[in-house]
Amino acid sequence: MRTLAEHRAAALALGAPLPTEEVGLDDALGRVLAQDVRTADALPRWANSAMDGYAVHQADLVGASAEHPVTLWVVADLPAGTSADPRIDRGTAARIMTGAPVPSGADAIVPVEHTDGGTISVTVRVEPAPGAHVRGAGEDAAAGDLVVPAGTLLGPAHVSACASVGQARLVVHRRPRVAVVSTGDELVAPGEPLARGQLPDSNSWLLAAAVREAGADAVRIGPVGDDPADLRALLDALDAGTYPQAGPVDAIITSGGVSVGAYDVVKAALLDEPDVAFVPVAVQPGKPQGLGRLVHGTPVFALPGNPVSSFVSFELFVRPALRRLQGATEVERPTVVATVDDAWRTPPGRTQIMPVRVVAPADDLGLDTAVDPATNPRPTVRRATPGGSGSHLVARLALADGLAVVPVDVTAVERGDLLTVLRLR
Ligand SMILES: Nc1nc2c(c(=O)[nH]1)N[C@H]1C(S)=C(S)[C@@H](COP(=O)(O)OP(=O)(O)OC[C@H]3O[C@@H](n4cnc5c(N)ncnc54)[C@H](O)[C@@H]3O)O[C@H]1N2
Ligand code: MOO
Repeated sequence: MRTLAEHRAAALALGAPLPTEEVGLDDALGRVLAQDVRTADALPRWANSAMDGYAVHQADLVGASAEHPVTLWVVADLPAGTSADPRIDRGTAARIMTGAPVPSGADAIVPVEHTDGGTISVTVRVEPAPGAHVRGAGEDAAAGDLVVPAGTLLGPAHVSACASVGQARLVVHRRPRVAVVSTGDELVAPGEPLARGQLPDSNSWLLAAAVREAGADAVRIGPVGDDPADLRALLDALDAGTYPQAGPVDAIITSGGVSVGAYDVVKAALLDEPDVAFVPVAVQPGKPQGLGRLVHGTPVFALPGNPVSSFVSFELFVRPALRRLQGATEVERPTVVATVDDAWRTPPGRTQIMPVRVVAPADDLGLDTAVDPATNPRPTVRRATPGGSGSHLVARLALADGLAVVPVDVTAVERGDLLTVLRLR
């Protein structure tokens, strides 16, 4: 049996970052940056005001107070966006709005609340500290600084950082296109009438959605039947890029037909493929796995058909590989250490992946409460369903918001244990 880590490494090794293309900022969210984005200028580009108020010489206001206010002539009015740099002599001030460049002579801003708000002259009731409310040039970044590195999965703040340095177009990796093929004679389309023994195909929907959530495009095919020759022809066409509904694809995911049954169609179809191996992996669920490349080089992930097994296999083996195809530096889900408020037995010799739900988030303590390192707040989790890790529990899988990892040498999880949880949302 392969260890979980060995199979994860083999799956990850199938994906090299895809070629790049250029996109505008509107299309950048969720893409992976393929260039370093630097700022040509210092940010902010010039010293500017953090407050609506008055730009002053701080020395003019030493000792100013409500009892001893100081009056200055107002010699300019500076809205945000102005290019003016008026001379502010001693004894004078400029009215200034938030974001407007601070005139060269001034060295502090007095917020309007501490004045009479005058426009000819202004009476000031406080002594500002030197530099008060002045945002210095280069406080955010110096000219030439790296703002967003290559390999970053772009979120809203990254897009905004690129916009703020004037980078309107970005070089990103191409979005992977992934074929999802579900197999099994017993499967029918959702909503179709069911004869005894039949069930709706849910895995192709599960996996296509998971592919899309992972930042790739999915082409959902199936369900296809248990004839190995038919499936082989389909996979060959996908690999050659000639399957009409799909065109060229960067990876293929199949579900079902990989264990030791008499009709295990994926295994039968790919048995003579030199670069595809069917191996048991020491993980529960998700033990039977097929993995490799077809003759034209397309990576294929042959996942077990049990719905929870398919989902767990996608998370453990496929998602990181798709992230790598996208060029991401960080390919893993975020994890958190959680306290277990539950107890269950686990199979010896296999890492168990248990769908869990958070029953008490760590931030129940309150976002406005200081973290006490002594109590070390952690989320609390239970099994998503008392049925636990049963790999057929397709409806209850939807209750899970995390996958807890029970190490290979553990045979029972007890209340109060700490487990690493892959966070699904
Ligand atoms: N004798 C043994 N039997 C099994 C073993 C074993 O080691 N020895 N392993 C078990 C494990 S573990 C798993 S996991 C499954 C994997 O089997 P397959 O990948 O061959 O999956 P199927 O037999 O095709 O299907 C299993 C199960 O899942 C349902 N299914 C399949 N596809 C879908 C779909 N698209 N949507 C919804 N449900 C689906 C299918 O109807 C079966 O109930 O093998 C065990 N057996
Ligand atoms: O490994 Mo199977 O995936 O236990 O259900």
